[in-house]
Amino acid sequence: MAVYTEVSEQEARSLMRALGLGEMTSLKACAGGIENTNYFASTELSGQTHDFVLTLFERLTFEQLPFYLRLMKHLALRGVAVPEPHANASGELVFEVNGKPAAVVDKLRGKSELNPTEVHCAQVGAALAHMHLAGRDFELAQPNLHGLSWCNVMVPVVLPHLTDSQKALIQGELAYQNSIATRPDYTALPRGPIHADLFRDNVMFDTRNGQPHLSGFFDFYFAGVDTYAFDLAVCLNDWCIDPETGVHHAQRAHALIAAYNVVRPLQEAERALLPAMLRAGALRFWVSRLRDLYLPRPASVLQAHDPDHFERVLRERTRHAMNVEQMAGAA
Ligand SMILES: Nc1ncnc2c1ncn2[C@@H]1O[C@H](COP(=O)(O)OP(=O)(O)O)[C@@H](O)[C@H]1O
Ligand SMILES: N[C@@H](CCOP(=O)(O)O)C(=O)O
Repeated sequence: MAVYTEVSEQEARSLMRALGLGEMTSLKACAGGIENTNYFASTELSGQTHDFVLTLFERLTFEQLPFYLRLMKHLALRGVAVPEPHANASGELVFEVNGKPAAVVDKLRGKSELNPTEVHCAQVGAALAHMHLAGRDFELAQPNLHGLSWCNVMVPVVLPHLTDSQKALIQGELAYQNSIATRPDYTALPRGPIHADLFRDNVMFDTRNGQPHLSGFFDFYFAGVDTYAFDLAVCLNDWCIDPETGVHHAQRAHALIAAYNVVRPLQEAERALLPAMLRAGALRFWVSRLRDLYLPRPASVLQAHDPDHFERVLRERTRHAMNVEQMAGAA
């Protein structure tokens, strides 16, 4: 369970009252997650129960948070299935709890699907495309803080912990991504606010008419302005990969890309650069997992994700540089 900062019932109750969300009836520390402290809080308001998530941000600052929370609000108000953040009487979305910035958002129904089928992947592709379209008129801009510049800073930090073979892979990939970043076709790619971490554990599904139904996606705290193709690649690297081997899953990729394409048709340059973005996504998460493993922060309990997985994904993505058609089977 990732609880870095304890919150008392009294503190949570006062916050819920201040936000006009009713009288708190339960508060539970939330298992899962590695980045922030999360609690589930239920309240009663006008005889009805409401469920919220109280997040204390362990890494992000008061200055950085309005971008994420206002983006979530912006998307929620445009019908994208994301948790809506709640404001106080002054319209603020970020509060102070135990010296940490904090926010309260709606709790999504359902649970995450760790063994997705094509049905789940198609809904994720469509939801991501809806988010990209709905985010186009979002007024704030912040770069992806875990993009290539960050990789350039972090790779030298994790390098001393790697084997010679890993060093060669990570440095070679960084050089490749730096060369891609200077290309005119890359700089012209469509971009806007992206989720940048839309993994299986950040999407909830419930059941409607006996079928899986995406109830929403959350954890926007890696969001930033970057290319839509990178966001798509991050998804494909998680939803359409065998978790044991890192091997690409063509049917699921076809479902995800096809559904994305229906909502927001991919441009030719996005299709052409998707293989490079798949490598960029694998590099980014390999680096962050290496950092979490070798430079951990103090926590009550910490579950670091396995960096070797993304090393395998990166090796697979460099070995088999498929174009979109090959990637998606018969797309
Ligand atoms: N809005 C939400 N609705 C429902 N569950 C949520 C929501 N936000 C977080 N959770 C739950 O909390 C867990 C940890 O959240 P996450 O944002 O992944 O944490 P971290 O940022 O610490 O990695 C998730 O796996 C999920 O079960
Ligand atoms: N999705 C990332 C880790 C980010 O953690 P999250 O719990 O906030 O999604 C990874 O798998 O490395």
